[in-house]
Amino acid sequence: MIASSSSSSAKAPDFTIRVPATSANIGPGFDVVGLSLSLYLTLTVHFEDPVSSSGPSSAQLSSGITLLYEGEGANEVPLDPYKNLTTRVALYVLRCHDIPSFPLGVSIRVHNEIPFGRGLGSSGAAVIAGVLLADALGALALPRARMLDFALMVERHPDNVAAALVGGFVGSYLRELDYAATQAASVPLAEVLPEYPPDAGPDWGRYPPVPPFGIGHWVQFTVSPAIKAVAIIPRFELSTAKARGVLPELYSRKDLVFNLQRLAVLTLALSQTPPDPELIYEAMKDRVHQPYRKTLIPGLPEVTSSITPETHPGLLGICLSGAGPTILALATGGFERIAEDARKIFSEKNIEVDWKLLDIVTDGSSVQYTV
Ligand SMILES: Nc1ncnc2c1ncn2[C@@H]1O[C@H](COP(=O)(O)OP(=O)(O)OP(=O)(O)O)[C@@H](O)[C@H]1O
Ligand SMILES: N[C@@H](CCO)C(=O)O
Repeated sequence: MIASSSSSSAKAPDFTIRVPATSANIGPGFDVVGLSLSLYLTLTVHFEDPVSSSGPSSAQLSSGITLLYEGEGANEVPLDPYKNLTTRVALYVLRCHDIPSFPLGVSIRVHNEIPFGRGLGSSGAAVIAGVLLADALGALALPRARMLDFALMVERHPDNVAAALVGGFVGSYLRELDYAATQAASVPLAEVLPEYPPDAGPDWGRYPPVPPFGIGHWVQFTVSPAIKAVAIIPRFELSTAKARGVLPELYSRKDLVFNLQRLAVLTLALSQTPPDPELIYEAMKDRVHQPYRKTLIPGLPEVTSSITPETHPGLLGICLSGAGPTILALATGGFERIAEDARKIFSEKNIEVDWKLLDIVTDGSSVQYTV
């Protein structure tokens, strides 16, 4: 594949990157588990004819890439490749492999179905798309574990990115790193993803912070095919940074054990067919993040406590999706009633919601070439 703007005359094949949305935590698994869902971030990457790329537009002159974007976030996402999260991540990964810039004459059409800042893993998907983009543009042939290392230098918690990369119901941990590796993995985000000035000096991009090897590890659990996901999505954004800012540094042993007990049960309970609502409802309760985030999401405790398997047949369990504000209900039926009753509770708090019935997808991210 093309890795620099030089004189290659063969046109590289176009390709499409597809990354699923994810719901992290699933109640007790804060920063540990994620589920991939059937909403997608799709990048269609097209290489201009080599003849036409000899006369690029001014945007191409500075970056080599033209970015077109439609769908969720279109009115707020930066189209400058040096500011856009996906292309910044791609450039970071390329720089770590001694490729200082994008190839010339590349256009990327982005179609995004994942709403921003709602707890459905939009940033994790953008980061994984960036890693896959660099891998393809630079012909890097990175193993998936190495891709995760790069994603973790940006996203820092593994639940969304691991599930977006490999797909399904995924459990992950960060390896305990030695001092040097900890320092390497803890560089400020601004150094990993500087807002590259196109006219930067000769040293620009020469010393990117390369991730240590094997930061993140994952396993894929089985999920019963009977289970669907109802995403109840409030019409406001809540940044993950803000939703992490309200969490305490320390927890009581009682709350820790409460979550560990439930997470252990949940990982197997979701695989059983038919799924057991009584077991799953209890196993999706949490004392580590949801109680603290209720101040940012009016209606959260009411929705999770008043929609139960007894009141709503078909419901299995209900929790905050990621950092919120979306509510995730896992269910085998009764989808509309679950969503509409959640809508009523939110509307009493003056919050409008949209809802979507989603599949749990097992495929993870993909790159497909056009032949
Ligand atoms: N497709 C995208 N392209 C560029 N930037 C994106 C894209 N998707 C998300 N982002 C950036 O990520 C931000 C949202 O990230 P944030 O971590 O706050 O929420 P989230 O990932 O949607 O939710 P959660 O992490 O709780 O699942 C957006 O405001 C935007 O800056
Ligand atoms: N585990 C993360 C997911 C959101 O990125 C959190 O809840 O903050």
